[in-house]
Amino acid sequence: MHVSLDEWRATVLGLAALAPDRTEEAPLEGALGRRLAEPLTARLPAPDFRMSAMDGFAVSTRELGLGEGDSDACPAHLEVTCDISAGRAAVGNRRPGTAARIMTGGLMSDDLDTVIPVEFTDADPTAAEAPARIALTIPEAEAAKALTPGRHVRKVGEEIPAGDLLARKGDFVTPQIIGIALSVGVTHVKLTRPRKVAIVMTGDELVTDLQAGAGARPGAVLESNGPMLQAACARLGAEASIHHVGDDPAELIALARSIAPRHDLIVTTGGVGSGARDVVKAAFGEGFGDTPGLNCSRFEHLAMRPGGPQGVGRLPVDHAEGGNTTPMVHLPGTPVGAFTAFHLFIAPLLGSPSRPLTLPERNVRREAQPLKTGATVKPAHLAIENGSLIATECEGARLRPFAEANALLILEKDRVRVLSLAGSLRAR
Ligand SMILES: Nc1nc2c(c(=O)[nH]1)N[C@H]1C(S)=C(S)[C@@H](COP(=O)(O)OP(=O)(O)OC[C@H]3O[C@@H](n4cnc5c(N)ncnc54)[C@H](O)[C@@H]3O)O[C@H]1N2
Ligand code: MOO
Repeated sequence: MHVSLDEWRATVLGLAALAPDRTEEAPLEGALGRRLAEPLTARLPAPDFRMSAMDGFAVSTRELGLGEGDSDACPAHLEVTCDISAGRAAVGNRRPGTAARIMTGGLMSDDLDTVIPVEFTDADPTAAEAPARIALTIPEAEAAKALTPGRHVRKVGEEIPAGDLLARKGDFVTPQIIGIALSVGVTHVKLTRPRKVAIVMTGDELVTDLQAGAGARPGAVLESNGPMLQAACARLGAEASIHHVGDDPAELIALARSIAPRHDLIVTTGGVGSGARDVVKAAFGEGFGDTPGLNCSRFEHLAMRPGGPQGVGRLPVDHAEGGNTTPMVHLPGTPVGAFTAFHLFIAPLLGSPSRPLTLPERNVRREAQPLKTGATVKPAHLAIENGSLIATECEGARLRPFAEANALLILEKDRVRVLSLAGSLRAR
């Protein structure tokens, strides 16, 4: 019986669990794409003083003798005795019963409670000096609201109260989190140190040099998994190094042992099939022929296509910071198998917020069929169409259709799920 995709996901999360995160305090600027090691809360309220939400004229409804909804008592003219700009000291001492010209973002002193937008007056909005007197031209429809206390005034903390939870532990820092946090006085945050991933490509046939690949050696294949998976790691805030070995198990074991102490996770690609030269299986499984393997990884053929052959284990090694094993995940060598398996099994280890979400069949456009017992995984494009989230399978063979994909479709007999590649589709 082949192992199911979900069983394998749980197995990898358990067996290849990473060492606890290490953290560091760092400035928010430059933290884009990194993960928060603790919840982010507002240090200051936003706004942190009462301010005008409009360019216009601030008044005290109490001084004008206006009660709630008292539009009939609204004066036709107002004297202007003060001028307030954002971030500057007020010019002039406002006399009771008169207005202050005020700009959006200008500080409202305690005596002022309402702002009349400049459009509702005869004042020239761009005049350098405040006018001495204005006529009110409040439209009928606005009359009841225009002079009620609090109109067009932003209260302290109305956007964000002090102490408000802005982002959770484990969230990725986004451009908007940077903006929100800086606006409430948070300049430094606790971040998890980027995970260090080693990507080891196996195979004598692989070449990184275009000249060598273009027929210089029979059967040479251009290497693409390394930089592809390195980029996928970077999307999740992890730093990946790339390594190559040929089809010699002893060489692979030596390489893995030498890099393991410096890495949180080793990912291998290739060498997990059923053939005579499957170097990863030979090195970390039970060995091959007379060559004993380390027997530290488990290999299965999943009930899934592509990406059927998979492995996971822990390499015995002494770490400088403690711990005596390094987790390893073994992906198939085919670029499409490696890519899909990375998103299904390794992204959750690295803290990806994406989860496979069930989609109603009517929201899915597809040609592909599920395996009789197991999952078919296909590239798909997720988009909102007529107000619904629709997943459309991308057409083409192997890795090609992934060029326009932003999601994976997981097709099974009785359900269809979708996993966002952008890393942000979460169930609510
Ligand atoms: N008799 C069977 N044969 C195969 C089975 C099976 O069940 N029985 N499964 C097939 C499936 S499915 C897959 S997937 C592959 C798994 O093979 P490996 O993981 O051992 O991968 P390789 O043989 O090393 O490579 C496969 C293919 O991909 C190319 N490749 C490998 N690494 C890279 C790289 N870094 N960049 C670009 N391309 C790469 C490699 O040259 C091969 O063409 O086994 C099937 N066979
Ligand atoms: O499992 Mo493989 O070729 O279908 O990636």
